[in-house]
Amino acid sequence: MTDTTARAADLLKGHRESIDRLDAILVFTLAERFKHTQGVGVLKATHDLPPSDPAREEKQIARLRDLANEADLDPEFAEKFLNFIIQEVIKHHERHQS
Ligand SMILES: C=C(O[C@@H]1C=C(C(=O)O)C=C[C@H]1O)C(=O)O
Repeated sequence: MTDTTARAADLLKGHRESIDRLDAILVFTLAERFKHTQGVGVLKATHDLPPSDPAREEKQIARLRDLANEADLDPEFAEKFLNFIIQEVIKHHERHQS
Protein backbone atom coordinates (compact mmCIF):
# COMPACT_ATOMS: atom_id res chain seq x y z
CA MET A 1 0.00 0.00 0.00
CA THR A 2 1.42 3.42 -0.96
CA ASP A 3 1.44 6.35 1.49
CA THR A 4 -1.26 8.05 -0.60
CA THR A 5 -3.51 4.97 -0.50
CA ALA A 6 -2.95 4.55 3.24
CA ARG A 7 -3.83 8.23 3.81
CA ALA A 8 -6.99 7.84 1.67
CA ALA A 9 -7.98 4.72 3.65
CA ASP A 10 -7.52 6.68 6.90
CA LEU A 11 -9.64 9.59 5.63
CA LEU A 12 -12.35 7.16 4.45
CA LYS A 13 -12.41 5.49 7.88
CA GLY A 14 -12.75 8.87 9.60
CA HIS A 15 -15.60 9.95 7.34
CA ARG A 16 -17.41 6.63 7.84
CA GLU A 17 -17.07 6.85 11.62
CA SER A 18 -18.65 10.32 11.51
CA ILE A 19 -21.39 9.07 9.17
CA ASP A 20 -22.20 6.22 11.59
CA ARG A 21 -22.45 8.65 14.52
CA LEU A 22 -24.64 11.02 12.50
CA ASP A 23 -26.90 8.13 11.42
CA ALA A 24 -27.36 7.25 15.09
CA ILE A 25 -28.29 10.90 15.82
CA LEU A 26 -30.82 10.78 12.96
CA VAL A 27 -32.44 7.61 14.31
CA PHE A 28 -32.68 8.94 17.88
CA THR A 29 -33.93 12.32 16.62
CA LEU A 30 -36.61 10.67 14.49
CA ALA A 31 -37.66 8.41 17.38
CA GLU A 32 -38.03 11.48 19.63
CA ARG A 33 -40.02 13.32 16.96
CA PHE A 34 -42.38 10.33 16.52
CA LYS A 35 -42.92 10.18 20.30
CA HIS A 36 -44.23 13.75 20.18
CA THR A 37 -46.29 13.25 17.04
CA GLN A 38 -47.87 10.16 18.67
CA GLY A 39 -48.85 12.47 21.56
CA VAL A 40 -50.37 14.89 19.06
CA GLY A 41 -52.22 11.94 17.45
CA VAL A 42 -53.78 10.97 20.78
CA LEU A 43 -54.85 14.58 21.43
CA LYS A 44 -56.39 14.82 17.95
CA ALA A 45 -58.24 11.51 18.32
CA THR A 46 -59.67 12.46 21.71
CA HIS A 47 -60.65 16.01 20.67
CA ASP A 48 -62.19 15.22 17.33
CA LEU A 49 -59.47 16.99 15.32
CA PRO A 50 -58.47 15.95 11.76
CA PRO A 51 -55.29 13.84 11.30
CA SER A 52 -53.59 16.39 9.05
CA ASP A 53 -53.10 20.15 9.37
CA PRO A 54 -52.11 21.52 5.93
CA ALA A 55 -51.61 25.11 7.22
CA ARG A 56 -49.12 23.92 9.83
CA GLU A 57 -47.36 21.75 7.21
CA GLU A 58 -47.03 24.71 4.85
CA LYS A 59 -45.34 26.77 7.60
CA GLN A 60 -43.00 23.90 8.52
CA ILE A 61 -41.96 23.35 4.91
CA ALA A 62 -41.23 27.06 4.39
CA ARG A 63 -39.20 27.10 7.63
CA LEU A 64 -37.30 23.93 6.72
CA ARG A 65 -36.48 25.26 3.26
CA ASP A 66 -35.03 28.42 4.86
CA LEU A 67 -32.99 26.31 7.29
CA ALA A 68 -31.78 24.09 4.44
CA ASN A 69 -30.61 27.12 2.46
CA GLU A 70 -28.79 28.41 5.54
CA ALA A 71 -27.15 25.00 6.04
CA ASP A 72 -26.20 24.63 2.38
CA LEU A 73 -28.53 21.64 2.00
CA ASP A 74 -30.71 21.21 -1.11
CA PRO A 75 -34.10 22.73 -0.09
CA GLU A 76 -35.94 20.42 -2.54
CA PHE A 77 -34.45 17.43 -0.77
CA ALA A 78 -35.30 18.90 2.66
CA GLU A 79 -38.92 19.44 1.58
CA LYS A 80 -39.23 15.88 0.17
CA PHE A 81 -37.71 14.45 3.35
CA LEU A 82 -40.08 16.38 5.65
CA ASN A 83 -43.09 15.47 3.49
CA PHE A 84 -42.10 11.79 3.69
CA ILE A 85 -42.04 11.96 7.48
CA ILE A 86 -45.28 13.96 7.71
CA GLN A 87 -47.12 11.43 5.51
CA GLU A 88 -46.04 8.66 7.90
CA VAL A 89 -47.23 10.72 10.89
CA ILE A 90 -50.61 11.32 9.24
CA LYS A 91 -50.98 7.53 8.70
CA HIS A 92 -50.36 7.03 12.43
CA HIS A 93 -52.94 9.71 13.27
CA GLU A 94 -55.49 8.08 10.99
CA ARG A 95 -54.91 4.77 12.81
CA HIS A 96 -55.52 6.50 16.18
CA GLN A 97 -58.88 7.71 14.90
CA SER A 98 -60.17 4.35 13.64
C1 LIG B 1 -47.98 16.54 14.18
C2 LIG B 1 -49.07 17.06 13.61
O1 LIG B 1 -49.83 16.35 12.67
C3 LIG B 1 -49.51 16.28 11.28
C4 LIG B 1 -48.09 15.99 11.11
C5 LIG B 1 -47.18 17.01 11.09
C6 LIG B 1 -45.72 16.74 11.31
O2 LIG B 1 -45.31 15.58 11.29
O3 LIG B 1 -44.98 17.71 11.54
C7 LIG B 1 -47.61 18.33 10.88
C8 LIG B 1 -48.92 18.62 10.67
C9 LIG B 1 -49.97 17.59 10.64
O4 LIG B 1 -50.42 17.37 9.31
C10 LIG B 1 -49.58 18.40 13.96
O5 LIG B 1 -50.71 18.72 13.60
O6 LIG B 1 -48.83 19.15 14.64
